[in-house]
Amino acid sequence: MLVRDNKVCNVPHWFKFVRFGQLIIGPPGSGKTTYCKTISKLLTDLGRKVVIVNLDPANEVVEDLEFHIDICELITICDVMNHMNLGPNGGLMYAIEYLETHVKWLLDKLHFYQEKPDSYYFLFDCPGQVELYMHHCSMKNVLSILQNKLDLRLCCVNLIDSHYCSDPGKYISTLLLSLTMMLHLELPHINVLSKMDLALKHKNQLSYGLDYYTEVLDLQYILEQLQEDPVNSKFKKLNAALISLVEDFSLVHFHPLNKKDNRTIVRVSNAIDKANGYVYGTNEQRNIQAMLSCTIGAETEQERIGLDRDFYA
Ligand SMILES: Nc1nc2c(ncn2[C@@H]2O[C@H](COP(=O)(O)OP(=O)(O)OP(=O)(O)O)[C@@H](O)[C@H]2O)c(=O)[nH]1
Repeated sequence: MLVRDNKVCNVPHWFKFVRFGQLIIGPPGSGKTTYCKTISKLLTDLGRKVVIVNLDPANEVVEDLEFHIDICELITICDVMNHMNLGPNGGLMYAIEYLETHVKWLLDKLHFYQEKPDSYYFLFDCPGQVELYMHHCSMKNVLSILQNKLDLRLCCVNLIDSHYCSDPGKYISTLLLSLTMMLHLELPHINVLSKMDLALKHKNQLSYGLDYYTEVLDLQYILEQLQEDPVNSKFKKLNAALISLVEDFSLVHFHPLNKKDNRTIVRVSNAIDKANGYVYGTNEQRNIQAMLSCTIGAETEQERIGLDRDFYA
């Protein structure tokens, strides 16, 4: 049943001043810019006014994607590398530290949209260097300034290439990477396994069904697989400790995403709306069941994983 929010529940008056958005992160090549393009089209079709903010100083001009705010107007990776004599990685870290010290530039650009009567939805396309989200503090500091000064409710969307599922060692490292990012950034967080179409195509390279990898089921199986490798078998205790760390936190699981399958994109988008609280707002029509599922978890397995569970499992 579709209903207008304000007829279903009382939304506090201050809610209309809150802005929402997504912070799109993930290792290089995981599909961040492609996701940004796809999700912005979906959200625009839903009637949201999307503002795309490029925070990657190495991003080149992307076909069919217009950045409304672009860090390259402040600093580019080429300038840093040429003037500071740094490599691409060091250059990127420098650029984000530069953004932190010149955060007013970003605040002013975002204020332009905040001051308009329309409610905008922000998508931040971020650099792929994972150190920025694991231990380096500049990005975290920039985000905390944005949240405090602009009342921006962000959800972090961490894209991981599903190709990593084909190797037990790589899979464990993506779990640790995702967990570390969740703990470091302290934001509502959605992990996404991208390029699911490719994982399906090479399904025979996977030891278990795709739902094993998305749901992060019993990791003892992965440990056993690691033992089969003569190099990894030497590190059994270390691997067991790493696996139990992921299991003890029990925070990491993934949403499947295939850029060509709209249903996966809609499911990721719904999960994000629940995570950052957008689902409680008054901006568009929404489904009462989706709202209830945020508060009391009233969501069936079928709704959560989707009708085509067998397709992605
Ligand atoms: N088959 C398939 N390819 C995808 C999918 N999503 C992204 N790609 C491809 O993956 C490649 C990398 O995608 P990008 O969006 O540039 O990845 P990125 O994370 O922004 O890359 P960097 O900016 O270099 O960090 C491109 O060739 C995309 O077309 C998907 O769902 N399926």
